[in-house]
Amino acid sequence: MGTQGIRPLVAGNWKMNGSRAMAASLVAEIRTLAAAGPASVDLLVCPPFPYIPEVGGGLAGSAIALGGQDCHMAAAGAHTGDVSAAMLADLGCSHVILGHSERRADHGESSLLVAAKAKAAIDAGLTAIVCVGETEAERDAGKAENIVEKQIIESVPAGANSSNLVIAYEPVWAIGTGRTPSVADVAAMHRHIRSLVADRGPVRVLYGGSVKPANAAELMAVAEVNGALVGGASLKAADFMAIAAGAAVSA
Ligand SMILES: O=C[C@H](O)COP(=O)(O)O
Repeated sequence: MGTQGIRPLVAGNWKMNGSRAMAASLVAEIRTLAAAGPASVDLLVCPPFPYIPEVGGGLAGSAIALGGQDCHMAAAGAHTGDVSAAMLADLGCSHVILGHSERRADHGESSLLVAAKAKAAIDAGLTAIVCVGETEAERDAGKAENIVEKQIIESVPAGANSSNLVIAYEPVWAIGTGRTPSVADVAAMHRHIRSLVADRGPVRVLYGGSVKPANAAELMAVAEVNGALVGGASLKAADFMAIAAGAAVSA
């Protein structure tokens, strides 16, 4: 069973996908399905920056939360192309994904930068979803827990706690590949992460990496898994809500 007392969160990371029209129809569909969906699971959608207002409008009056996929560490200033945490909050976002492995790889983001971004997010009133996870080579070398431990220690800022922090464990080799770790490996890593953030209160620890309707119930039932960060499957409303239903089973 999932961790007692922690309400699951199922978050959709749309990454750099879609169009304005697609975002509008996807959010409308999610909203319709969510009305008949599980009440025991919190839902979050994280569209690309330009579509946040469109999606926010579509979510108005619903319990589904809105989030960004990144923010800058500074509150404002001369940072061409960047977006501040306060701007996300201004658009109605409550969450922001930080330190996703695609940003760590594509933009060379270090854990120390992620911590600075997380601090900025928390200062702006957002919940920071800090992503961690090992590469395949690191797992094969038996270093997965050490790598994730270092990422957590360096990426989680002082002042973060269960009211403003979510951890997402996403093995890099499981993202978009259709491969997932064994249930035993997910359980071991989540137990380790839980021990690392124990002094921050009952922090949600999500699993991400090829979560689909077919494997959601099994993954969400693992001890210490408090929901999912979903990429590809979050672009189909029916799949996203089927994953939420899987998380509800273990809630
Ligand atoms: O943020 C989401 C993850 O990167 C997982 O992506 P995926 O579900 O497409 O494997």
